[in-house]
Amino acid sequence: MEHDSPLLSSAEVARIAARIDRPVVLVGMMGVGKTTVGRKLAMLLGLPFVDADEEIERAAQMSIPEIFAQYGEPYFRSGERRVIARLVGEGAREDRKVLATGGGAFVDPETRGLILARGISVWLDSDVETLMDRVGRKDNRPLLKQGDPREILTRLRNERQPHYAQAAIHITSGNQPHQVTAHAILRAIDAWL
Ligand SMILES: Nc1ncnc2c1ncn2[C@@H]1O[C@H](COP(=O)(O)OP(=O)(O)O)[C@@H](O)[C@H]1O
Ligand SMILES: O=C(O)C1=C[C@@H](OP(=O)(O)O)[C@@H](O)[C@H](O)C1
Ligand SMILES: [Mg+2]
Repeated sequence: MEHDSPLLSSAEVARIAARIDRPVVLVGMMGVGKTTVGRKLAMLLGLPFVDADEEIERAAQMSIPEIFAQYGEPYFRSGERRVIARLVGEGAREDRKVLATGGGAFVDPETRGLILARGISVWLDSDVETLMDRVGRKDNRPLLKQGDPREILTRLRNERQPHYAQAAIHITSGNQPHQVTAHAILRAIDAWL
C-alpha cells in the first residue's frame, strides 16, 4: 500500500503549501464540489479562497440565476472571462490562492489558456449520478432548468470532457469526505510541481 492514510500529516501539508507558487484552479462540472472542496483546500493551505461565481455575483450585484434570466448566458460568459482574467492574469493581486471556477469557464479557449499558462489546473470529475444527487434538484444552476437535468448534465459532461482533460491534474471525486479529496489534490500537486 503506497499510503497508509488518505490524509497527509500537517508537516506534509505545510511542506506542499510552501511549494505552491501559483493559483490552484479547480475546474470541472457543476456539482462536482469545486466550491466546497476549494474552500477546504484553501483553509488547509492557509491561502485565500476565491470563487469566480461569487465574484461575478458581487460585481453584478445579482445572483447567477438572475444574471442568466435578465441578460442571458453570453453576458454571463463575458463577465466570467473578465473576472477570471483579473484573478489569474498578469496583474493579479495575489498569486498564491485557491480559485474555484464555474463549470463552463474552462470551456472558453481564452480562459482555459490563461489558467493553463498561469495556474495549477485541477480537474475534479464525478459520474453523472453523483452530480445529479448534488445539484439535480437545486434552483441555483440555471442551465439545469432548460430541460431534464440528468440529460443536460450527461450532455454537458460529454461535451466538456475534452476541455477538462487538458487540466494538469485529474482527480476523481466520489462520495468521500471533502477533506479526503482536498488531500488527494495536495498529493497530486506535490507530484506535479
Ligand atoms: N464530497 C461531497 N460529498 C457530498 N456532497 C458534496 C460533496 N462535495 C460537494 N457536495 C455538495 O454538493 C453540492 C455542490 O457542491 P459545490 O461545491 O457547489 O460544487 P460546484 O462548485 O462544483 O458546483 C453542495 O451542496 C455540496 O455541499
Ligand atoms: O457549468 C456551468 O456552465 C455553470 C456552472 C455554475 O458553477 P458551478 O460549476 O460552481 O456549479 C455557474 O457558473 C453557472 O450556473 C454555469
Ligand atoms: Mg461552484
